[in-house]
Amino acid sequence: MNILDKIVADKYIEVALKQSLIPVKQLEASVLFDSPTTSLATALKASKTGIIAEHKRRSPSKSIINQNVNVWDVAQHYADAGVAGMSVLTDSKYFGGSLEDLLLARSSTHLPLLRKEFIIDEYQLIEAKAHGADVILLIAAILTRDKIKALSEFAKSLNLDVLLEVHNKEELDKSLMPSLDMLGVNNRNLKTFEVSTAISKELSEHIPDDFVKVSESGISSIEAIKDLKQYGYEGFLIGENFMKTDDPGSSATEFIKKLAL
Ligand SMILES: O=C(O)c1ccccc1NCC(=O)[C@H](O)[C@H](O)COP(=O)(O)O
Repeated sequence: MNILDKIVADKYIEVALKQSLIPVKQLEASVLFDSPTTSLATALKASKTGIIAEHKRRSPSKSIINQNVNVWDVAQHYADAGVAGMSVLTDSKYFGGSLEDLLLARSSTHLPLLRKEFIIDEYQLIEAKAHGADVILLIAAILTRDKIKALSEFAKSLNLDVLLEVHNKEELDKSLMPSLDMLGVNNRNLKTFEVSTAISKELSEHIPDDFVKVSESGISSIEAIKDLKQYGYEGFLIGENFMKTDDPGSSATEFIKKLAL
């Protein structure tokens, strides 16, 4: 079993348990559930930098990245830095995140917030909305086309933006549909952890123009972003490069200053 298979197998157990403990009605009673959302796709199109900065404590590929920062501060400082959106990892077992992190980020900033999760069930979309998300991630490698359709259409009915993530042409071909807002190419192979922006470049010509293109993972230089922009990318998801420092917000500020030069 590769790491992605393990994460997903655990996720099925976790979601079933949560469904038995926290009914949908309770989630729908949250004030945030009926609150308006902000589109990340629109923010990216208007943004000069296109940076989506991530809150990521640890990961299967890098182990501990940063256990010392406070998500509320990180969200404030990312917003001050001028990022277009923020991604919050909510998986606890493999990434040390939680839905509380999402809630804290929501209470700290008006930035569009992406719930970075391994979504396998509509229940997680209701959770996302109830905890302040504006955007959800769907990973093509772990979903069938029918499931992508059902989940993305349900997300749209909740006014959530949808970022669909692929890592190869096959995943892209099976996933294209009108209920997606953004097409993300993950530069990290989630099964082997190999990272290369070459895959973003390779797949760019196959992504129709109706979708905002996002390049995800392994981005740590201004040059990489300038290069990816030539291939039509308008969004750049960056986690470790900011989170590995003592002050992720300041790192994002410095990065964005250089990008603007
Ligand atoms: O980051 C991992 O090790 C990982 C392993 C298995 C599944 C997902 C994983 N990461 C999720 C992400 O896609 C990244 O957190 C995100 O794109 C930011 O990547 P980076 O800038 O390289 O931290």
